[in-house]
Amino acid sequence: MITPKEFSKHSNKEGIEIVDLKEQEDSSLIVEYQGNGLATTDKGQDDRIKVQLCWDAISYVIDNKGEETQILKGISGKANPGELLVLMGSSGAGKTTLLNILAGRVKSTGNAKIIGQITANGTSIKDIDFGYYSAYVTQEDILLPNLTPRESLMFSSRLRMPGHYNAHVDRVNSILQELRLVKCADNVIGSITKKGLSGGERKRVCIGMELITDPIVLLLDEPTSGLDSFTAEVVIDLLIEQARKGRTVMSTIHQPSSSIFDKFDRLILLAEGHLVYQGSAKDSPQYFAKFGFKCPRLMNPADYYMRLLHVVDRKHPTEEEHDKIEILVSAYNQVEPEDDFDSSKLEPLKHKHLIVPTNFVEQFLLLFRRAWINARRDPLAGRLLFTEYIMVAVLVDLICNNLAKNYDSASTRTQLLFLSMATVAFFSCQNAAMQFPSETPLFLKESKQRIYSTASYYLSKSLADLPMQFLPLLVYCLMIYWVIPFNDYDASKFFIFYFVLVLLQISAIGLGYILGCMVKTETVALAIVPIFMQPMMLYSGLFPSVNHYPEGFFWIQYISCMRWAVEALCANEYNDLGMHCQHCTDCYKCDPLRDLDFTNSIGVCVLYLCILLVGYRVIAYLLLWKRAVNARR
Ligand SMILES: Nc1ncnc2c1ncn2[C@@H]1O[C@H](COP(=O)(O)OP(=O)(O)OP(=O)(O)O)[C@@H](O)[C@H]1O
Repeated sequence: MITPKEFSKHSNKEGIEIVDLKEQEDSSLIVEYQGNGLATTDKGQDDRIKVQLCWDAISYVIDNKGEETQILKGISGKANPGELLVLMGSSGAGKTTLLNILAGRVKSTGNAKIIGQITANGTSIKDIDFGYYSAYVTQEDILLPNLTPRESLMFSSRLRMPGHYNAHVDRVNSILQELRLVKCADNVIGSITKKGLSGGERKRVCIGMELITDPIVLLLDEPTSGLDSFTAEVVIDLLIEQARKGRTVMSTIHQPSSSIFDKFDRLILLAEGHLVYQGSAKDSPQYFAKFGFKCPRLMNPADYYMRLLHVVDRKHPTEEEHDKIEILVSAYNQVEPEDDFDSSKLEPLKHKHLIVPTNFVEQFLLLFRRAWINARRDPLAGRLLFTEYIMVAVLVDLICNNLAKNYDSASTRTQLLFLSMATVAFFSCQNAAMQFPSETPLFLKESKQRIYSTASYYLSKSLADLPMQFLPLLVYCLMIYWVIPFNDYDASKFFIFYFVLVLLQISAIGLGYILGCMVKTETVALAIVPIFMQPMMLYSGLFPSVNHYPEGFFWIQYISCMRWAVEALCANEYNDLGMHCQHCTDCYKCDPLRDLDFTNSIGVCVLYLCILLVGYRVIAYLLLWKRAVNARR
């Protein structure tokens, strides 16, 4: 395994200046380079540092419209290096809240207050950048589903750590080996909807993503939830291995089997925000037995504690539940705090900032490659989109083909142009809106870790998503254009037709990004797309009835990419087509554009489309940036 020291060795040769990025604005997350060298974290010097994390009288109070709720009630404790400390308690006891506070993921805000002190080797974590020393593995598996474990770890390593390419390869290989992921290293990770790695393998990849930076403190929120007991035991063994390397490992665990429980070094039990036990997991049954709560001989102590500490209605506990918790809390308050760890040899932690080892261009290139691989393997962007377009094209071709070139067929022609436009707008917007919610958790997590800037992420994603969209659209256009046929088989007009639809597609993807940024789940994204698209469609210029609607809504046509696309398509179609009505074969007055009240040239419509395209993208960027800023707070 390449140790941080070796990374440091590579870097020191290059003589790199490290730039403190913490205080810089999001858009300027750039490390300055000296020569062609690499940035360094100089973490190697801390190779043998061990951290004891202590927290004293932690309370967490939420003010909900004047009603105060105390979620954590004066909790003190410590996590020692070399040990696996497990946090247990009934649902809603405050385990995740405590872990999040210790990780610095929850901060005091206007309506939430954290009281108490947290120190690492005696230094308040407020005085150091604790993220430099620690890593947090969330309960949800935050991974890109279309990447393999090797690719995920490699991108994580290259974005977060300095070093030569080969050093990253060695480090990733060593982590894959350590986490026993070699066999599945090159299989696609997958998701709930796409079969890939098993739950245990996915969780190990998540742990690997955090181990890449070689953190000294590893915090995990329910790493075994959703796993069968054997797989859960594999994950716990792995955490114990990490702890034995000198790391401080603390994890919440929901329902451990008895063989898993036997492996815990230390245990913290919470009940209704109170601390009711802290100490050796092995000694815990004897402790509770002293107060009359004896775990039956053949019962798993973890199950017994869950039942013991469970409160049915947390707002209105029964008298029995209330008394039971009170006995346990006051009993624990009498216990002398354990002092079995010699903390005198622990070095005080130095104030070090998380640094970004890549500059904007490197971030962009790495993120573009990552997004491109993810998009290329995404069934939504690939096969499904192709299938959608081909099915619509076949249907249109079957119903309408060989349209006559005369004024009487103009309304059908216009409707077909409208249908082409609406198909592209809907498919593009929907796909983009649905992609964002599944990808934003990783973006927000990495934003929190200040790995890259929002601008580099957004730019890379925007560009990587496009090529996968252009090709299905080209096939769709080719399939309908020549069969209908539009524009009297004019090839040059075909390119304008395709170009307008490409602009519409890019605009609609931007609109999809806006909607995707506003929601958290794919289902909601799917539901809100029509809410935004339908008014835009209504004001696309093809429905004269809108002239009778209240004037207050007319502005919608100016923000509707569909309106300008359809006008450009109609102008492209009817300019110079020389249509005649059946009644006046020689007259050129029958003008569908005049009937539709379309007076703008293709150029003007394209200009409007371009303005909207940029506008949508800027709004989506601002929304994403706001989310990143909030995540960092
Ligand atoms: N920001 C918040 N606003 C309101 N209530 C909150 C907030 N954060 C946590 N809570 C409440 O605090 C309680 C403890 O939440 P927490 O997630 O820490 O529980 P937990 O012990 O991890 O439960 P579980 O095992 O079910 O995940 C819950 O009732 C939760 O609803």
